[in-house]
Amino acid sequence: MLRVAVPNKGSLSEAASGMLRECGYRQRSDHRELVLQDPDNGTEFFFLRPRDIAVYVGAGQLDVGITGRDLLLDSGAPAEELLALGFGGSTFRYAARPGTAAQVEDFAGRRVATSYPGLVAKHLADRGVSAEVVRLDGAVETAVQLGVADVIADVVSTGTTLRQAGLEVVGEPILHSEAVLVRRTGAEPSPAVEQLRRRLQGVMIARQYVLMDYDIRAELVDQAVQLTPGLESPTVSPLHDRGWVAVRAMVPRRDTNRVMDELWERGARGILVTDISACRL
Ligand SMILES: Nc1ncnc2c1ncn2[C@@H]1O[C@H](COP(=O)(O)OP(=O)(O)OP(=O)(O)O)[C@@H](O)[C@H]1O
Ligand SMILES: O=P(O)(O)OC[C@H]1O[C@H](OP(=O)(O)OP(=O)(O)O)[C@H](O)[C@@H]1O
Ligand SMILES: [Mg+2]
Repeated sequence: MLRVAVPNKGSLSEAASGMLRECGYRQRSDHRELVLQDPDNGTEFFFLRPRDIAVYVGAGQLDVGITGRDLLLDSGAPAEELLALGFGGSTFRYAARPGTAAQVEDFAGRRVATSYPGLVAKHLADRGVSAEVVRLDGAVETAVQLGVADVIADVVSTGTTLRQAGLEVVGEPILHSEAVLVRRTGAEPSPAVEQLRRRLQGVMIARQYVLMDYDIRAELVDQAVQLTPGLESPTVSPLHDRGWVAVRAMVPRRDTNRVMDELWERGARGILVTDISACRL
């Protein structure tokens, strides 16, 4: 039985369960359920705090889990990224009152509040900056106003929380984070884990790409397929009308309308776009 950890609440929870559902797994309907069997897929799901997931996986109690890259690194657990999942994106950054610090080196001798002490202590140590790390559970933006810290290090998504607290970012992001599938460092690859990884990758590709079909005069096809090279090579099929061919290729979803406009200008007609609901490549 494959044992998988899934965030039980917080920013990553719904998107993680939604993605697993798209992969054909059972997911809970009641938020209080903490363990769920999916016998059809030989899988058992454990709904845990996202911060704890790398710890369970690193200790070998669970085979894989979904958590944030920032939480994985902060945990210091012997777990590693198997696949980035394309949701739950954020940056992790330092912030301070305007004019009080311009770069990380300015934090020397100051207090840095964070709920990611492992990540921050390592980042400061790697740069040879000696600062005091103050561990808080959340809402760290308020720590400067209340005099508990001079600087904070936290997840920044829209930046609204920072602005409202009168803080501004300092230096480059410490980290770009997103949801990731993790396993114990160096764990032997197993067929069950590989199958889950392939399913997740299939859903990601199905989300990122559309299928584009169009007809074009045979002598123009070489130019047209430069716009739609597909992942490997587009399918080109003859049409009954011998002067024309039909082309089918995967196109990045965000490029859909630009590619359609450019294809039209190069003489393509009958351009159709279809969602991909699942794939294995
Ligand atoms: N806007 C956001 N706010 C907070 N976390 C976010 C955001 N966007 C993505 N994330 C990611 O979600 C994860 C944090 O999850 P979560 O919010 O559940 O943790 P938490 O703040 O410790 O828990 P909670 O706020 O529920 O007590 C991190 O990997 C973080 O990068
Ligand atoms: O840049 P923004 O879009 O404003 O988002 C970032 C904020 O969201 C998170 O807080 P959360 O709501 O999870 O509360 P917490 O601090 O108690 O974890 C994070 O810790 C920041 O405070
Ligand atoms: Mg939070």
